[in-house]
Amino acid sequence: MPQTLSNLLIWLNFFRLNDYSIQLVFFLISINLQISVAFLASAMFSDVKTATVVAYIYVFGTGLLGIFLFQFFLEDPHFPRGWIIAMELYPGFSLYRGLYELSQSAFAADYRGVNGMRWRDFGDGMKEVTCIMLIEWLLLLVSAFYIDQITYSSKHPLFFFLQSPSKNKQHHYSSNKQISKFVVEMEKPDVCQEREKVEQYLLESTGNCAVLCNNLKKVYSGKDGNPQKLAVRGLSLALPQGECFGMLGPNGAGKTSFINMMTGIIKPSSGSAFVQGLDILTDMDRIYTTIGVCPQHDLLWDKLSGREHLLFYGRLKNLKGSVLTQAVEESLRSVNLFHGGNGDKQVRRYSGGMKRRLSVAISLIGNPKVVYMDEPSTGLDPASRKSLWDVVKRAKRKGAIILTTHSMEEAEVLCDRLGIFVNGSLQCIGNPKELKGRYGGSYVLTMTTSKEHEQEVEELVHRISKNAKKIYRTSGTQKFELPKKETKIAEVFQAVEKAKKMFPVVAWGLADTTLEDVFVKVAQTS
Ligand SMILES: Nc1ncnc2c1ncn2[C@@H]1O[C@H](COP(=O)(O)OP(=O)(O)OP(=O)(O)O)[C@@H](O)[C@H]1O
Repeated sequence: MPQTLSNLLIWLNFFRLNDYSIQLVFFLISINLQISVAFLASAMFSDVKTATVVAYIYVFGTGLLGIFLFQFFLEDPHFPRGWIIAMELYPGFSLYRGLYELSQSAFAADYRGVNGMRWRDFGDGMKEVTCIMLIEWLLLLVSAFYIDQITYSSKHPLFFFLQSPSKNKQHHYSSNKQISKFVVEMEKPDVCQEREKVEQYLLESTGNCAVLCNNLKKVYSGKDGNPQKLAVRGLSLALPQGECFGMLGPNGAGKTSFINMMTGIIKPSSGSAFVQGLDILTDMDRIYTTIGVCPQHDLLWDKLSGREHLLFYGRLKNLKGSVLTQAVEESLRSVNLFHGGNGDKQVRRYSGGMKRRLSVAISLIGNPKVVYMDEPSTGLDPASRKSLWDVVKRAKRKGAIILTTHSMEEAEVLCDRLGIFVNGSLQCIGNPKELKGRYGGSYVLTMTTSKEHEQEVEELVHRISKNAKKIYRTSGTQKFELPKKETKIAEVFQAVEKAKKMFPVVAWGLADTTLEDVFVKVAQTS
């Protein structure tokens, strides 16, 4: 006698005596009905834990009600048939009814030593319940699709009667003009200029921007007594094709909220945005075919290998056959996951850095026109970071990139333009050189001497530049900001040489403003 669990199940009379094809049809319809129910129910949940709890209650509750209630009604000849049919409209009870009929047949067959249910004696109860499940499966599938379209894709409730606006809407931004003539808060000239550029694109309707955001806002409603949170306060941004835009900002500035709005994960509270001329509010389905996303936290399946992930996402991007295979190989090579069989290892065996590199490769497969990368190099060692930068540089030639990062070095190496985002709004925008010129009009002189010579160093610095400002001092080490307008580098060198003759100088250095200085300044003054 076979002892494995599957064999024991197979040898159950229920499975053994009833016709296999009847069981196949019944379970196939039933499983598909349950999947349709799950699709439909998913529209009602936003939290996985709640959905899991409700699903358990549904399964166990139905089982208990089936045994202790529904079965009594089935076996009671006086119970109205109409009520039984009404109860079978509930998918849990229709499954129970089918199982009940099959088990009754198997039980009787075993008792009499004959075959169980066959197509020729497919009883009324079984016919009734199979028809109900079949019709319900199709109806629920259509309903789930409809609800998904009007809730997640924000389509009009009568979208199937209306002509699809998306075909006409490409590059016609004026149909959705929410041009902000009144900007309540005082904005910096560069941010204002960007807003005007966006408004111009919207008016002209001829914009050829990869990404265009007009006064985009996100307000999270307050929960559990917390006040509502204005995460993005009216962002206007025009990103041309082929540009890499870096979004810098302290933690909680609203960078991820912006990316989540642009990728359809959350809905904007107001404002509009277009990706390749397609509206994020109405054309997200089409936008998905042209964008790539590397989210802040890796969304990978532990059981799949890197190659399988890339094959999956490549297919979603409509790649097929040899083109797909080649794209996957190239992707694996580009992020250093090809050699040593790493591409074929399950993702659960990957290190954090390997997962990150795979997420970047996924975002770039299929040559998307716009790529969003939320802190792509987090957790990478310096060598991997450098090779990732090469990948991003190559990707820049094929499409626009929006990248958030906390690494100023990364921003400087990769980005054509940068925006510093603080407390939900853009504080400055421009290329790294411009920003350093605008916000860092000073040199930083650092000098280390013994403590008793600090005063002399200070006097020396003020002789080079009257308006020099001490920004840091600790046990002999002092840091001064010297306005560039009144500082000659040659004079600094001469002064240091003079100082060295008067007292011992342990170390000194003169540096130009770094992007980090700009970031700190903008973040502090906003
Ligand atoms: N679902 C949410 N509900 C309420 N508030 C939220 C929600 N998500 C984000 N926030 C708040 O919105 C603000 C912006 O968050 P966001 O994650 O966009 O910032 P970030 O710039 O990406 O930060 P980091 O650099 O740390 O990733 C934060 O104050 C955050 O607490």
